[in-house]
Amino acid sequence: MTAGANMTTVLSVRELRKSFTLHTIDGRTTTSLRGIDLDVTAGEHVALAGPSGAGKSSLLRCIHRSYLPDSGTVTLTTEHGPVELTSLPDREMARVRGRELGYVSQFLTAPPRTGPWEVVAAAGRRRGMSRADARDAAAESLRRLSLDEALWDVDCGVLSGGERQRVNIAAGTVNPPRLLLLDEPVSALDPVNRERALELIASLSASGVAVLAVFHDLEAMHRLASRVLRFSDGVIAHEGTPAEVLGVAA
Ligand SMILES: Nc1ncnc2c1ncn2[C@@H]1O[C@H](COP(=O)(O)OP(=O)(O)OP(=O)(O)O)[C@@H](O)[C@H]1O
Repeated sequence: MTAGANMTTVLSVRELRKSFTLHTIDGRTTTSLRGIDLDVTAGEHVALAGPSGAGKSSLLRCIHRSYLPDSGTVTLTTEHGPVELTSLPDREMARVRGRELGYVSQFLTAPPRTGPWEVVAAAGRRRGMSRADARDAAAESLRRLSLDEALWDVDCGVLSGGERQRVNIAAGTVNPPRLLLLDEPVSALDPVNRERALELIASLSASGVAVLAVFHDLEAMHRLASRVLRFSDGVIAHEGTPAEVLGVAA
């Protein structure tokens, strides 16, 4: 990828607002995003920091449209040009999610009776790979994350938390999408597997993948992020390099 291509804006968020009405508590309203503006370019890794409840996951979910924002826009550059996601028809949104927008949370959601190899290969296929290439790429990815080969065909439901997270990371990164959203993707991993997963995530930047990530782990943010946004009560309160926003690494 050329330096020029690396400056391509992949994601553009404008004036994004989200609140929730708590119907079971007197219809009370809670606000999680109060007008977020954000641009992410190809190859950038932007980390979202800030205290619990500040709005980090809400932003990822609004971009992925698992939450529909109250107002504002989310524009993703796709193979067909810029697409505004908040007003996209559901069928188109499903296509964009499959091909261009990855979301890795702490939890794996896999269809029943489906094994890791199939889950990861299906993600590769949705991103345009042939069946054979997707199987090969999935195997490589699972191997890179050291998932025991004996587990590749077992129902994902029987995997441990750390094994599921590795399947989730493999599915999110195989034939990687243009924009990858990560919400505490390594929280259940032991140090050795965490290291492998972070190396894999770090390698995405060189292929031009834009990453927007939440890690409750200062070391990971220092190591991976090109930029850190500190959230506070639904706004971006501070933005800069990891050292500027988080302080100097220990
Ligand atoms: N589905 C929901 N229904 C009601 N309120 C919600 C919902 N999702 C988020 N919120 C509220 O929005 C606010 C922001 O939550 P969010 O999960 O975005 O915070 P966060 O910064 O990701 O926190 P954490 O670091 O603890 O994951 C919180 O007050 C939370 O209670």
